[in-house]
Amino acid sequence: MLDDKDFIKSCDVPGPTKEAIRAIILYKSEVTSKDKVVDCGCGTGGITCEFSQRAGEVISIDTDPEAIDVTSKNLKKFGLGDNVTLINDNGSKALKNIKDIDIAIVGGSGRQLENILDIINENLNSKGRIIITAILVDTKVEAINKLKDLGYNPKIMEVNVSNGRVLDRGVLMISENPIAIITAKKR
Ligand SMILES: C[S@@+](CC[C@H](N)C(=O)[O-])C[C@H]1O[C@@H](n2cnc3c(N)ncnc32)[C@H](O)[C@@H]1O
Repeated sequence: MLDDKDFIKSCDVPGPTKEAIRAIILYKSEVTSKDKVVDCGCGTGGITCEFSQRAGEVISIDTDPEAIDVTSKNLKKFGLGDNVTLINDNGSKALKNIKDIDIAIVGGSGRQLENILDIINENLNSKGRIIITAILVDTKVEAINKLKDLGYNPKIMEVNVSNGRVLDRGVLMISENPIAIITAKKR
């Protein structure tokens, strides 16, 4: 796993998704070296960099050109990126052209989650997996309801991680923001 502190960050681009969350996403995705992965809302590239090391192909999309730039810089910093295509566009547009997807990760959707999930559902192959990360309660509910409407059996895991900082007089636990990881498989 890559270390959170090693990522290049930007005050205008959210991320990276924290290491413990990336680890759960990787585990849940059941990624193999043959998989085609899309990362919709790649932000700083936290998810993109991890999947670049493990998947066959990664296509990363973000509406924000600065996010694409930071993701590109992080891939370069970690010596990755040969199998990554970066697209500066809205996921609702770019995803239409990406067929036969094995793993679709949605880390940002900008109020277009339902539309994006419709397109992913259309282009996901028969063994495909969908993973959505959500901080807002509303996004969690929207994701679950939409996946149910599309015929999936979604699972949701709310993750609360605290990391210890070792001080002279003891260990201080510092909590990260809770985040939901919503997963679904084609069936
Ligand atoms: C929370 S960040 C993702 C963090 C990322 N997983 C990481 O590890 O750095 C969400 C990103 O989604 C992008 N975004 C929001 N709506 C989008 C959409 N409709 N299509 C593509 N990207 C979108 C935002 O610009 C932002 O960079």
